[in-house]
Amino acid sequence: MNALPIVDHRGPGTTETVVLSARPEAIRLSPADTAVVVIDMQNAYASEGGYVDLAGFDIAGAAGVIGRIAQVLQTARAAGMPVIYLQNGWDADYIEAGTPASPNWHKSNALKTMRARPELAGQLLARGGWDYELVDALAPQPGDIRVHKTRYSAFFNTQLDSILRARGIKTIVFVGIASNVCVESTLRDGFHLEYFGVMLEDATHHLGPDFIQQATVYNVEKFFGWVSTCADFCGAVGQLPTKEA
Ligand SMILES: C/C(=C/NC(N)=O)C(=O)O
Repeated sequence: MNALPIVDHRGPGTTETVVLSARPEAIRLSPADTAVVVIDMQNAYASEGGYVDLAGFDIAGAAGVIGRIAQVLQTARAAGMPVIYLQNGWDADYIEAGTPASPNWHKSNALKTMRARPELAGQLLARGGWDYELVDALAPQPGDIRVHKTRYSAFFNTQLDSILRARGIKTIVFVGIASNVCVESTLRDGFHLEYFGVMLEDATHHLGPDFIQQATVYNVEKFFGWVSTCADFCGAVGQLPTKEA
């Protein structure tokens, strides 16, 4: 009798797992079903002279976050975990931003800043411009995936859900800016789509007063997912066998 091939949808590395210290409970991770999602680490959100800096938010914490995210991504790639970058913004003509019929037109601080300062028109969060680009220190590596988004949640009107499901991903490790806007929006939507969301709190930065970061951490820990740190992630995932690039 011919031996028929076995369909195995779980992919390589399924049996390799580590336990990540997290709050409110530790969580088991496998590179076979975990991805790191990097939210909007663009000049707009993390560089001096970028959109949120020009809009008056404090981005002093961004530099440290960039360095810690770089370590997380290096560790994830070595373990064979997919790395998915989100980039927030719109086309150069701002068609995707919407008209006054969209709440985005009224609430987006990038659009408001450009309306208040016409000399910035066309510069903030426009695809093709410096503001939209990822910060140099976090340049994507071969095999990483980039996804464009036009609203705060990375699941809304994007391919993210398909990309994750096509790889059998169940757990998403979140890093990026801003904790209380696009990170939290995406983690919440992920929860409703049955993803396990883990936020690395020191690889995120908030927009607004410090209590805002605490509020997001509280929400994630209590209601929507798990909270861990870069050191715990790198310590745990760094124990996994290194995959070929
Ligand atoms: C306020 C804001 C946040 N974005 C983010 N990446 O969290 C924006 O895009 O205007």
